Amino acid sequence: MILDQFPRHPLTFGPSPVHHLRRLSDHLAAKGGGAQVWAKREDVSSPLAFGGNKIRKLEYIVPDVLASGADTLVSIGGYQSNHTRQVAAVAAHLGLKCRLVQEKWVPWDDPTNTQVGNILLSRMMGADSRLDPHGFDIGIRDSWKDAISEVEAAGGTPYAIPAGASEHRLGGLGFAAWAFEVAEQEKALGVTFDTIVVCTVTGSTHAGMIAGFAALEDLTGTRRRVLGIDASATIDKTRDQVARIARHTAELIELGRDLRDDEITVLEGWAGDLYGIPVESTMEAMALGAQLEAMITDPVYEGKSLAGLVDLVTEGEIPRDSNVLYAHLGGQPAINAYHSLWPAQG
Ligand SMILES: Cc1ncc(COP(=O)(O)O)c(CNC2(C(=O)O)CC2)c1O
Repeated sequence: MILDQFPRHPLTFGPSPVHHLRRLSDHLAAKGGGAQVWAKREDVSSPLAFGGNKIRKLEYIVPDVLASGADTLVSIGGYQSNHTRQVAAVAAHLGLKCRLVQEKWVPWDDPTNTQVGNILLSRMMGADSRLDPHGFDIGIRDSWKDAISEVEAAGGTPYAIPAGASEHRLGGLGFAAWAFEVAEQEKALGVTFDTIVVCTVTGSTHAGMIAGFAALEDLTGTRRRVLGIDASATIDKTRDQVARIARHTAELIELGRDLRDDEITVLEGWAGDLYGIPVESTMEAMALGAQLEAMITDPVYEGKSLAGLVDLVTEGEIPRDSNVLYAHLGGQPAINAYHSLWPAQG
């Protein structure tokens, strides 16, 4: 397989687990649904600091880091970025230094927002995490470029990892490989997933899946829908970024054809008005996952993608005879900064 030509530095325990969400499936069936819902859990697949989707991407970036001779990983995210925490974890794993730019991507004025959760973990792992007042944007940021220059000026050798590791030439490979992992797990489980639901923000998780499942379709004839649920609330920019990264990744894995428009689907309706701020559907979905399956999702990312899955299933956009695979990409550490959403009773 073409992907085997790309070196991978293992950072997980092995394939991320897949399990049936029976109680959630039954609950949604009673609400007009019928599809069987399963989850594939990137949040419990790595020994590195609570894992998540970026670990999967970094498996294909680390060989390039090591070949470059860099001594410092430099990346960027919001105050409660799961991505920067995972970069800090990989730096610790590799014995490298880590410089993180943490921008004010979310107008969430709880003072714990810069004290707990992901940013706390990054500090514990020795990252040089610097707060920056700039707001949210999934694109390339001057604050990140400045950090790279500062590391160089101080005599370091930086390795630049953009937000979410998405605008990195190898950023889509991890989830292209994820698609092939799913196909293997289907054989063992005796189930075929016709629909995958995934949270989309900087885009290379979703984009990699698009490329990987397109290659699988050409190899096996099995067509699967990958539905990205936007959580950026900047849908046009995210759609463009997903399409660009998907096409680039398809070229890398030598798909040999253009992606069809219907293979690139980013849905809006659950992001709310602002990235990082939960809405009613987010709160309801987090409650369903937690109370029916003890599956914890977060108010920034997975709560929004799970909300999308709930509506798509109960409204029949995902047919009753479907088997749906929910990609759980992590995100739980940030919940601590959102503790006020669950006030103590009484
Ligand atoms: C838990 C979780 N779920 C989904 C996503 C979206 O993934 P993509 O950025 O690859 O689209 C993130 C990303 N998080 C970013 C971060 O800085 O943490 C890159 C935005 C995520 O952390």
